[in-house]
Amino acid sequence: MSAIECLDLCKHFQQGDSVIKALDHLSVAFEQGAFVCLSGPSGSGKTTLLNAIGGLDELDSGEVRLDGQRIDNLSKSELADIRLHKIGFVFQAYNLIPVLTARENVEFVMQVQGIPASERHEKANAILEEVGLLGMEHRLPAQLSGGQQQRVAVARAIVSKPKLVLADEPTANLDTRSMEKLMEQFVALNQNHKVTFLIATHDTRVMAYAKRQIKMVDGQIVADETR
Ligand SMILES: Nc1ncnc2c1ncn2[C@@H]1O[C@H](COP(=O)(O)OP(=O)(O)OP(=O)(O)O)[C@@H](O)[C@H]1O
Repeated sequence: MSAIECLDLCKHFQQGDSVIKALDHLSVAFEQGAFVCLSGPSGSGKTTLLNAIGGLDELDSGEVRLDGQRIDNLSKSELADIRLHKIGFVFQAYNLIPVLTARENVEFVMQVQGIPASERHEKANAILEEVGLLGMEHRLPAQLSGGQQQRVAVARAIVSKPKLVLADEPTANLDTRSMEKLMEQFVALNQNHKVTFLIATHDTRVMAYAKRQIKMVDGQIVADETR
């Protein structure tokens, strides 16, 4: 059994008179501990695929299974529970909460998970130090640069060591050194804790880290290479 199984996924969008096939009968499976980059031209369906796997968007047809459990037909609250406990998101749309400090943003998910305050503080401080934000934990997002905000978002996604991290253009705002640090963290989590990473990216620097590279065009997989 694969950790993630996608079977014959279809997702269409109506745009004016035309129908866009964001996912066109796409099937793919990922093992636990996979480290995958999704590439492909803008509009090829990368984000739509991550959304489907993360239970963020309804499909027209097809099945998504996480650890053998079908998730595409679950209720909103069942999906929220799976997201909370199994998946870390590094998505632009999941941006930081502006009224919370960097540390509070990182602690937010742990708070919802019911982790006690002292443990939350300890874990949040440790992960903020790891992503190079020590001393900035009391700043609000608006007081941080784009790249620093991105690192807070990454810290929040990985602090609870989810089984799966879904990342959509995680290095979009990062200079080379910050990109390398981020990818090294991803690789360490992947190697030491067998966290699965699915990363949609246009960044060839990021693709160099992938163990498996999938290329999408028009909602289909056109290349799938494992190194
Ligand atoms: N909510 C929506 N309404 C209408 N069309 C949509 C919607 N979401 C996605 N699409 C369309 O579906 C197609 C796939 O979009 P998607 O965002 O998955 O592509 P992508 O490969 O992630 O692109 P990018 O690299 O630019 O992020 C695109 O043509 C997009 O315009």
